[in-house]
Amino acid sequence: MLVYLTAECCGYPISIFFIVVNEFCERFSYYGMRAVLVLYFRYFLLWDDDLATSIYHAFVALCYLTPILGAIIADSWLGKFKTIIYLSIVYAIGQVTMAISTIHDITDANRDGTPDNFTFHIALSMLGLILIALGTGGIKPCVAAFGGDQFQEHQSRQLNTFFSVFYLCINAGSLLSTLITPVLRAQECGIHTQQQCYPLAFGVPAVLMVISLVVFIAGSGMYVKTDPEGNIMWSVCKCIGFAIKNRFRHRSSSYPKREHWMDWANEKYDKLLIAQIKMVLKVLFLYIPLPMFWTLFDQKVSICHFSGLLGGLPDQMQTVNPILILTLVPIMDRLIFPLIQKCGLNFSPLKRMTVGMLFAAMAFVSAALVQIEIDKTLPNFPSSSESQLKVVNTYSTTLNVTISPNEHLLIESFGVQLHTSKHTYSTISCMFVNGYTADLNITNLDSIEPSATTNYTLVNQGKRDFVLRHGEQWCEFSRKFGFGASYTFLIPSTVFSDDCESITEVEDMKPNSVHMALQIPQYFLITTGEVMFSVTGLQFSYSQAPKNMKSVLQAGWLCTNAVGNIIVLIVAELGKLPKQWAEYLLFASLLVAVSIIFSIMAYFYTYIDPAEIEAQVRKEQGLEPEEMEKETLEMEEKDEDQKNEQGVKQTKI
Ligand SMILES: C[C@H](N)C(=O)N1CCC[C@H]1C(=O)O
Repeated sequence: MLVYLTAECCGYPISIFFIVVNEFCERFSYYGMRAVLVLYFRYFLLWDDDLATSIYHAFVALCYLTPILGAIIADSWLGKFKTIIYLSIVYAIGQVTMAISTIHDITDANRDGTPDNFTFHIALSMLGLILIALGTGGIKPCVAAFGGDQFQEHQSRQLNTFFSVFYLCINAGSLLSTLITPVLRAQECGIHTQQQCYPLAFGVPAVLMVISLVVFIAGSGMYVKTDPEGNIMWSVCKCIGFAIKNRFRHRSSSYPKREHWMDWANEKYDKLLIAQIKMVLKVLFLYIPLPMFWTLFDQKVSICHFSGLLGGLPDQMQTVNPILILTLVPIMDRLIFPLIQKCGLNFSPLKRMTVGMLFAAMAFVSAALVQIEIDKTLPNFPSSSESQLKVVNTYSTTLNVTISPNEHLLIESFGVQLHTSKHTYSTISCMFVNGYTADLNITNLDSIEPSATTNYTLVNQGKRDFVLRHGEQWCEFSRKFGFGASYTFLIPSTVFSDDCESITEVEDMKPNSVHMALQIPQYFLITTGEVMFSVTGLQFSYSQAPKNMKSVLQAGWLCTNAVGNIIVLIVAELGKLPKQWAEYLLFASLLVAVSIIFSIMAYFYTYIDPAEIEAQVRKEQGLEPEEMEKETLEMEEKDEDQKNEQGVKQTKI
């Protein structure tokens, strides 16, 4: 048996330091890139909102599916250490490819500031994203499990703390990168023309990934490295296949029943392997309902209301979640959980996860209540059988307009009338209406011809100044904008003679009067849910996995996240309910239903100590650990030989 003597600091193996720093840099790289990804799709590749969001979610789903591949490579072939190194290299190459794909000058032959060959940029960025997904997903189950492997048996308390610290590092990386990369993107850079600096916003995460790799390699001498025990995943598949086949062959009631269907592999496979497969399958079965949590988590409740109210860059709004994680993880670990324990309550991991799901459901109920309040402040939008018509009178006196046989609108000079009708009219909407007799230039807008209108232009909340120009003439005016409001400005022909005084402001949509504080509970609830669910899930997946399948079970845990993202994609395709609050309530109800199912499954789950079970099986077989490993390999070889000699083998009971 191998005994490692590891250097310790305050009861923790020193090697852990390299692993958590590596995780911090890797998550900085991943979340930093993700923070600007949709913006890159929308404003660089000029994709529409639907396509950009779909590709984004597909990418996230892929990032959480590839852990299966990483886990198989690690547990069956290379071991965790080498897998992390090789896949980190793939990851770094992906980040660099992605950064290169955002350099507009590469294909901007006519130097107009926009790329001329979009196919090139799309192909390169997709290649980059696939490599990133392969890298980030591939190393993720290995890094967490490799971290856990550094602890000795007597360090079980430290092991639990490690997973919390690991989660803190994930979120510290996420927080910093989501603050920094949007600022980098907002800079201007370029060789021929100055554009939004996507190469910097994607380049810095690429550098962080290289640093992450260097830090990991730097700790090389201190790690506990366990080599894979042969091709374990292949053995697992063969063992499961044999158990199913054997059960089917002996389906007659004359054969005695066995305790577990995997026991039908007893004739041919090692008892230890069967025991290990049982442990893994039991946990994977428990994970079936869990994707629903991630479906809600990834919907990011009412992020848009928040972004406007806080006045930050929209892509920086993703920082609210990691900030709360950094606050809540220590509070939960040091205060809430010990307090619950002191009260004599058994708040076991699976109970925590169930409560975590209920918190997420409450977040959505809270979002629904806020949405109902917001809806009260919104104008009545036309239903599917209605349309809205806006008529602007730029004539000097009141006008009487007849729209359909019997409907009349009276519109004052320079007034606007919004009219909802049961018939189909085209909607006319505008931000500025030019009633001046010649072209006008308005700050940040293209020039408007006489009697023409601009499209609605997004402006930041607060006081904004506008300058109107025509040749040598100009005047200035300012207005205060409330979040969520929309306005139309009517510019009369006298605009320059009265120094912009006569510009009329029409409020098409009232500013959002729902107080920002109402949005806080939903963020708080969903993040509390995440701490109980996700941090516990990470620890649980490690503690319940047999020694040789730690990465596999981590990958199974991460897959719940992938499936959650796939459900988000499907829901987006299926369409939305007419009322946003109803959709939030539907999701909340689904999660409550799922948590009830999960709590029933959890009730029947018995917590195990894999090391103890493994030792017990070995004892039953009267084998020392090394002999055991030798026997497993011998059985593998025997199995292969038999297959070659006989083809199908007849089993005896
Ligand atoms: C940023 C999140 N708070 C978070 O830490 N995660 C979301 C998915 C799992 C986890 C991560 O590993 O990134």
